[in-house]
Amino acid sequence: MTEKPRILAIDQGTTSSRAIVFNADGHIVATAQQEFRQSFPADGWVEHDPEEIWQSTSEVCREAIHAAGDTFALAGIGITNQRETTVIWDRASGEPIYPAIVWQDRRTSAVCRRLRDQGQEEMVSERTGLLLDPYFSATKVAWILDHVEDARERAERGELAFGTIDSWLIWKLTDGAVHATDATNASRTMLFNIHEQRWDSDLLQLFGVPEALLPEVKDSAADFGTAVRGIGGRELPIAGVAGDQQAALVGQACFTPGMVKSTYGTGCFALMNTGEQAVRSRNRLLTTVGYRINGRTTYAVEGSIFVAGAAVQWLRDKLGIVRSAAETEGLAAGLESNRGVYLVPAFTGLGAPYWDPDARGALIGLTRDTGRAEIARAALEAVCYQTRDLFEAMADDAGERPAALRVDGGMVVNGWLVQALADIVDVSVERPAVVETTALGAARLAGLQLGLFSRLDDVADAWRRDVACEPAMDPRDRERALRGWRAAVERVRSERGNG
Ligand SMILES: Nc1ncnc2c1ncn2[C@@H]1O[C@H](COP(=O)(O)OP(=O)(O)O)[C@@H](O)[C@H]1O
Ligand SMILES: O=P(O)(O)OC[C@H](O)CO
Repeated sequence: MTEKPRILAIDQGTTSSRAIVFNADGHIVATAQQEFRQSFPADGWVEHDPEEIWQSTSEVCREAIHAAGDTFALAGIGITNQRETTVIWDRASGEPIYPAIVWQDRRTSAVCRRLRDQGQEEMVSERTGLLLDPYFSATKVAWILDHVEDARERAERGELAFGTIDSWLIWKLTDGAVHATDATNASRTMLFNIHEQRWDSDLLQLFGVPEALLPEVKDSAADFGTAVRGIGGRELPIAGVAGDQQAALVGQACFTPGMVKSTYGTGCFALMNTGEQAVRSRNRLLTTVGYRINGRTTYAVEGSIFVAGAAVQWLRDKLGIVRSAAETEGLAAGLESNRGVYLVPAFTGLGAPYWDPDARGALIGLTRDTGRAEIARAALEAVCYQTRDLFEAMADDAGERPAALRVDGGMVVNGWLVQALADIVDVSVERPAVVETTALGAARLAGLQLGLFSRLDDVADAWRRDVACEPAMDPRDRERALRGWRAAVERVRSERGNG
């Protein structure tokens, strides 16, 4: 019997590059991962070396293909990536003119503040669904053009190319033949009009970005050219591309308006499908492209929590109160309540719905009895309270409470956390059998383009649940806990918080 075709999914993340070979049923056949260097050249700056991103990506691709045992059954490639991170390269030599400026980088804060003060945020938000924040690519692109000698002139002459990491990888894989991105990645640049699905000339002018730099914007399931380099001498079509959080929405099969997925890694990103309507959030959530297939755009609202698993890393690496992240589970489960202890992990400010860059973290409610168990539990509970904040914001924007929350990411191996999410958010929480939903989403998009699936419904039918948790907390206890959380958040907020 000939094997059904497989897909190679590339998941190029903030801290590591991964490649996963999936079979047509969405099961993992082989996987490879490599971390790469993070540079922090100045306060608030975060950079990556684009060549290292490419090298690590091509190495994990070759490793995963090798580990899968054969290459003949591979039908194509899906790419998913850390979003917003900005690369500019020379079209002739293929060499980056500056390191990649990472989404976390805050160097353009002052530019954003100035544009906000000039009253530009309403126009930018209305067209892009985003907020005037250094998080997004536009001001990073302008920064590179203004700080690298001759860059602006070369960009205007069409000698340079800009791309988010998907575009950079497509360019490298196709050996410079294709300069393209997909609509989900474009929607994170702050240069893309999400309603008209095109680069917006007013935004290009506002941010000082020449049009000649920009990639072609395609559907998320489309022909992105043929990979001819970096995958061990074979040629494969690149057929699916999406930003990592949108890819997770697809991998979690959240195809109906009101369906929500939440990914718990270093940070947490929750997206709710809003269908063909670009819903403008009343709660300072972002409006973004969920996916674009056959020219039809499905939108989503998105909320981000900057610190989720990172708080657990902090317990381990800075406080030293756990030896491993997994230890938090037993510690939290060993207590009958949080004993009034709250951690607000605003280490880098608070994200949605507060958007308070100057808030800082706090541990509140300590007594002589407080020990490492209370602190570990508070770190896990903080993830739940923040998810509840996002969920309520989404429910308000949608006009009704979503029926369930589909979760994934490195933290959800923690069974206590998954039940606590159900208890505190007060909703059914579902964990899928394949928790690598980001890579799976990229594989599904490629599978659609290559005819492994004919419709999204087929992808939805293939989604399998592993664990479902129902809320089991006494509503009075929940209310008490939420009151404690809100009081703790109030104590850390700065005057500049605008949420
Ligand atoms: N059992 C666990 N309980 C709580 N947190 C965990 C557990 N296992 C891993 N984590 C956290 O999950 C995060 C890793 O998840 P992952 O999805 O790999 O992150 P990313 O893709 O952002 O690098 C880490 O921050 C780690 O602290
Ligand atoms: O690389 P991750 O998984 O931390 O995701 C980063 C996001 O895409 C940033 O918007």
